[in-house]
This record gives sequence, structure tokens and C-alpha cells, in this order.
Amino acid sequence: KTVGIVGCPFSGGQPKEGVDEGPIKMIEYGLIDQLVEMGWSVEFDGHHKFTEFRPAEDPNIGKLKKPRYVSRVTKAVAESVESHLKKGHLALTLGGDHSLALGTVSGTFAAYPDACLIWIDAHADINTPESTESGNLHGCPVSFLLAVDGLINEEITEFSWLKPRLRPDRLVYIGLRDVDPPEKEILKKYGIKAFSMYHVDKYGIGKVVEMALDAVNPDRDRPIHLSFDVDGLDPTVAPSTGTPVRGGLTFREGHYICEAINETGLLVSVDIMEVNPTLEDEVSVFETVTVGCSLVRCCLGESLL
Ligand SMILES: N[C@](CCCC[B-](O)(O)O)(CCN1CCC(O)CC1)C(=O)O
Ligand SMILES: [Mn+2]
Ligand SMILES: [Mn+2]
Ligand SMILES: [Mn+2]
Repeated sequence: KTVGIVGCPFSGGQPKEGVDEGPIKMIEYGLIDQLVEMGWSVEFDGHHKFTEFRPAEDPNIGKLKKPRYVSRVTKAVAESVESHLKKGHLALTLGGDHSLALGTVSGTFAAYPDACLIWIDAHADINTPESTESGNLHGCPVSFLLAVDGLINEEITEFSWLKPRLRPDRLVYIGLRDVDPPEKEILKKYGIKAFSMYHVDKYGIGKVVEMALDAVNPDRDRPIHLSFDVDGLDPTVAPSTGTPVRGGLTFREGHYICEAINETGLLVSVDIMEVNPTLEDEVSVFETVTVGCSLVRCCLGESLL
């Protein structure tokens, strides 16, 4: 079994420096050797050089910031993920900010139209060009990916390459605790299944993961794309990330999600996003980068016994 690593040193979906170093640090911390040690053959032809994609001019479109840069990068990511998947490899995308999911999820659904998407995050990342306050595209990817009418009504030609293939009933969230009011409306309008930290507290992570899979993969026969924003974890667990929010998933809850999804045997594509190894001190950086690597190992079959 082969895992194709898509190294994405990219920060264009948000304003903080440093998140582009996330993939570089995870590789530097020995992730490839760890996966080889586990029996995986690893295909990694170096990190993408996205700085070459940066346009000279990239004025805002409406409120959206760096739209052309984000579009070009995520289109390349989509192609890269799709090509790994079409060769029968598991795709592992290392971010980089979460706008990269515009590419990873597009690539997965191009290869596996019947897939479902499990989104681990403090945030819903489902703002539209109108609803976003920040204009940061890492807060928007899901709205662009959904195959529904009435979300992306501005004809944003920059993203015309993106074919929305995600049905609302194939998307489920775990870990939400900082959802903007317009995002709450969108989740309700489209009946999107969302397990917040309230549900994690109420039912426990084991039951929440089971309910999440029942919602989007009732017969356990659909390929799974797991998009894991490390800010879904509590900031005491993953401090080096751009938009930390208190009251998140414990170290074990985060790893349990990966272990349980690995156990389904259905995981085809996984993203580890928003690791920013420049925030702030070296202990925080060490903790966050090593958590990113251990989440990957749990997705790929590492078990405690
Ligand atoms: N929803 C936010 C955060 C997005 C986080 C993206 B990530 O990939 O890390 O999940 C936050 C917007 N929020 C609006 C109210 C303000 O008081 C604080 C920022 C946004 O900028 O859209
Ligand atoms: Mn490959
Ligand atoms: Mn996110
Ligand atoms: Mn987030």
C-alpha cells in the first residue's frame, strides 16, 4: 500500500506568516520514515513550489483576499490529489492553511464521486463571498465545494475550474465551537450534519464518530475524505495554529477519530491543516508538529496495542 504525500507550503488563505512551513516541519520531524516503518511505501516528490504561482497583482474580489493565488494553488493541488488517487494510492495532503481543501476535496471527488467528507475543525469554513467578514479564504472552502444553488452566486470566474461535487448529505463536522451566524444559517438551510463540542461532551467521542459515519456513510461502503484542521484540537494540545479556540478536542479524542476512521478501511484521502510552526515558542511548535505527525500515523493504521 502506497501513500502519496502532497506537501503544500501555502498560507494564502489566511493572513498569518508561517503556516506554509507546516508541511516542511512535519517532513523534517521524520514523518516519511515513520510511515515506512509502519510498512507503507511512500511517494513524495518534494513540496510544491507554490510561490511561483503567486500573481503579480491579486486585488480583492469583493471581500475575498488573494483569490487568484488561492485558485491557482488549489487547482494544482486538486490535480495532484486526483492523480495519486487514480493510481490507487492514499492521498495525504500536508498544509498549509485550510483553503487548500478547495483542491484536496475537489481532487478526491473527481476520483471518487461517491465519497463522503468528514471535517474536523473548531470552525465550519463555510462562509460565502458575501457572508465572510475576514475575506480569508480558509474560512470559505466548504461553500465553494457544495453542489447546491444559492451559495456562490457571484460569478467568480477565478474558481471556474472547481466543479462542486459535494452533496450536503455527504458532509459531517466534528469539533465545531466557533461558527459565524451566517454559517449557522447555511448549516441549517442545507441540513448539514454537525457534531459540536457539546455533542462530544454529551455522547463521548466514540458515539459521535459512529453517528457521524451513520450520517454520511450508513452502509460503510463510501470512500472517506478526512479533512483535519488541527485547531479542532484544544489549544493546549495543538497551540501552534492561526485561529485557536478554547474548549477543543483532547489529544486522545483527536487520535480516536483517526483510529476509528482507519478502522473502517474506507479512508482514501486525508488532510492535516493549519499547523503553523512559527507560533510562538519552541515547546508549542514541537507539540503541534508532533501531534500532526501522530494524527497521520493513526489515520494510516498505527494502533496502541
Ligand atoms: N470564520 C472565521 C474563521 C475561519 C477559520 C478558518 B480555519 O481553516 O482555521 O478553520 C472567523 C471569523 N470571525 C468573525 C467574527 C470575529 O469576531 C472573529 C473572526 C473566518 O475568518 O471566516
Ligand atoms: Mn501516487
Ligand atoms: Mn479549517
Ligand atoms: Mn479552524
